[in-house]
Amino acid sequence: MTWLSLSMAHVFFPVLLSKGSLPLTSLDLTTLGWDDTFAAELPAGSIPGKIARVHSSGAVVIVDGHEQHIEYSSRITLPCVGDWVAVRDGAILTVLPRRTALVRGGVAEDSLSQTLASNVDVIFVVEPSSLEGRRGDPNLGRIERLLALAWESGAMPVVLLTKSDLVGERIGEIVSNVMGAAPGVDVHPVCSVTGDGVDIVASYLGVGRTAVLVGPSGAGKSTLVNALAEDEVMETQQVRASDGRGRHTTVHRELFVLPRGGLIIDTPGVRRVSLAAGGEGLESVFTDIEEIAENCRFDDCAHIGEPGCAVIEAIETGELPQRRLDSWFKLNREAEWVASRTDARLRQERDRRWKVIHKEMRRSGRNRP
Ligand SMILES: Nc1nc2c(ncn2[C@@H]2O[C@H](COP(=O)(O)OP(=O)(O)OP(=O)(O)O)[C@@H](O)[C@H]2O)c(=O)[nH]1
Ligand SMILES: [Zn+2]
Repeated sequence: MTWLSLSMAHVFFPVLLSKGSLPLTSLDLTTLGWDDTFAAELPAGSIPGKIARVHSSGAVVIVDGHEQHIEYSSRITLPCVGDWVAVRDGAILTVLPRRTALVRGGVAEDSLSQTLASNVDVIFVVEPSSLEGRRGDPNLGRIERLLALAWESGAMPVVLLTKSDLVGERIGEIVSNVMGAAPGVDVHPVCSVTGDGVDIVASYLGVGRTAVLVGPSGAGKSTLVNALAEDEVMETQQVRASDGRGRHTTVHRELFVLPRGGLIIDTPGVRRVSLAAGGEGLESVFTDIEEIAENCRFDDCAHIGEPGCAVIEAIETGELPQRRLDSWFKLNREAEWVASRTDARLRQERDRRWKVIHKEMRRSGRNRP
C-alpha cells in the first residue's frame, strides 16, 4: 500500500502530504515520542501504535509509519489521543501506561471522568485576550480551573492569550492580570493573524515533544495549530457576527506532526470543565494563598474570620485580590464534592464486589460434599 493511496492520511496529516518536501519518515517512532521507557512496556510479539484520533467504535492509529483505522475489540481500556498502544495482528492488544494524562471530571452528576489526551509534555491553556462580543477580559476563573487539571496531568502548563491583536496596548495589563491567576506558569500573548508570539509557542515543542491545546470554543486553538503548522490543517470557524460567539468546529481530537518537529493535539472547545480527582492540582494553582496562609496564627485556619489570619490581612492590604480567594474557596468546595462522590462510588463498587464474593462463597458452600 503506498502512502498516497491512503486517503485517510490526507485527512489527518495534510501537512505532510501537501508540503511534499517532508520525508515520510516524519512518522517514525522517535518523532512521535517513543522512547526506551515505553519500549520496556511493550508486550513481546506486538508493535507500537500511536493513537491519532478516537471514535466511539475505534481509533486511527499510526502503526509502522502509516495510519490505520482499528476497531476496538472487547475488553481493552479505551484509548485516548496521544496513547501508545500495543498492536498485534491488526488489533489493539493493550494501552501502554500513560506518562501523563489530562483528565476532566464528568459534567453530569453520574458521568465518569474523561481522559482528553495522554503522554503530553506541555499543556497550553488557551484563553482569548478579549472576549469579543461580550466585551471582557480573559476569564481568570476558567484559567485557574484548567490549570488545576493541567497540574494534575503531570505535564507542564503554559497559558496562551490568543487574539492579542484585538486588545492593542492593553495586552501588557491583561498579561499581568493573568499572571496573578497563574503563579509559576509562563503566560504568553499570541496572535495567529500576524504571527506574533507563534515562535514562542513553537519553542515549547521539538522532535518527540507533545503539546495539547485546551480552552473554550472559539478561543482560536485550531487557528493556532494552522499557524504552527504553517498551513491550513484545521478547519476554523467563523464567529457569528451577532453575538461574537463561535460554533463548535473541532469535533474530534486530533494529533498533528508539526513541520519543525513536535506533536500538537487540538481538543474541541470545552463548555464546562469540572475538576477530575481530589483537586490535588489546586495547591499548585494557588501557591500564593498557600504561602500567605503559612503566616496565619492557627495551623488549621480556614481564612473565614479567625484572629490573626494572614490571608484576610493580605486581602485588606490589597496584596491578594478578593476574586482570587473566592475562586480558591469555590474550587476547593468543588474538589471536596468530587472527592466525596468518588468515595461514594468506590464504596458502592466495593459493596457490589463483596456481594459477588459472598454469593460465590454461599454457592461453593452448597456445592461442598
Ligand atoms: N482577531 C483574531 N481572530 C482570531 C485569532 N485567532 C483565531 N481567530 C478567530 O477566532 C475564531 C475562532 O477560531 P478557532 O481557531 O476556530 O477556535 P477554536 O478554539 O479552535 O474553536 P473550537 O474548535 O470550537 O474549539 C475564528 O473566526 C478565527 O478566525 C487571532 O489571533 N486574532
Ligand atoms: Zn487564615
